[in-house]
Amino acid sequence: GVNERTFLAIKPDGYQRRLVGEIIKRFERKGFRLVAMKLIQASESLLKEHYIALQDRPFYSRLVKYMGSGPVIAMVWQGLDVVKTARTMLGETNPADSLPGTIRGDFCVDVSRNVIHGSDSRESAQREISLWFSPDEIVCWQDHAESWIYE
Ligand SMILES: Nc1ncnc2c1ncn2[C@@H]1O[C@H](COP(=O)(O)OP(=O)(O)OP(=O)(O)O)[C@@H](O)[C@H]1O
Repeated sequence: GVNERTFLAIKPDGYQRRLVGEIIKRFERKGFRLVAMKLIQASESLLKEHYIALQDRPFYSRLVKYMGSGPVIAMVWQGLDVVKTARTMLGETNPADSLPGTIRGDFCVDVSRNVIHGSDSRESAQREISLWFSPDEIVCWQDHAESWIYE
């Protein structure tokens, strides 16, 4: 429904490359709403937990190190089918497979420097939101544009 939520994180490369405004702009213009956001240098323990499903992959420790190497913008976005639509807007995991018009298709070339993370399912979104945010950090606000975005 329209209250679906996803977790997005602009990775340290996206932050260093000044892509924060560009990325937020895309989700705002789409019509999704931002309900939580923070600038955070993530701890190793948080990142290991975040990427627990990849712990047996050869790139796992490099991934955790890269994600902790600088500030990350952690966000929760809300809207109709936001989990799936955000993944479409991100592009494929490997930027080489991402179409122009997607974030990864437009702004990066290397799978291990792919600018942004997005939850891959509603279940992952719930897990990741509660991992990165406490409930009081999620802001419930009245959306005055809602009747112009949804019938
Ligand atoms: N072969 C690889 N080499 C280096 N890093 C990789 C590789 N495959 C994936 N990664 C990194 O691990 C992250 C998580 O991989 P996963 O397979 O879960 O892709 P994803 O769900 O598209 O990415 P994310 O979880 O960041 O949105 C990727 O975004 C990328 O940064």
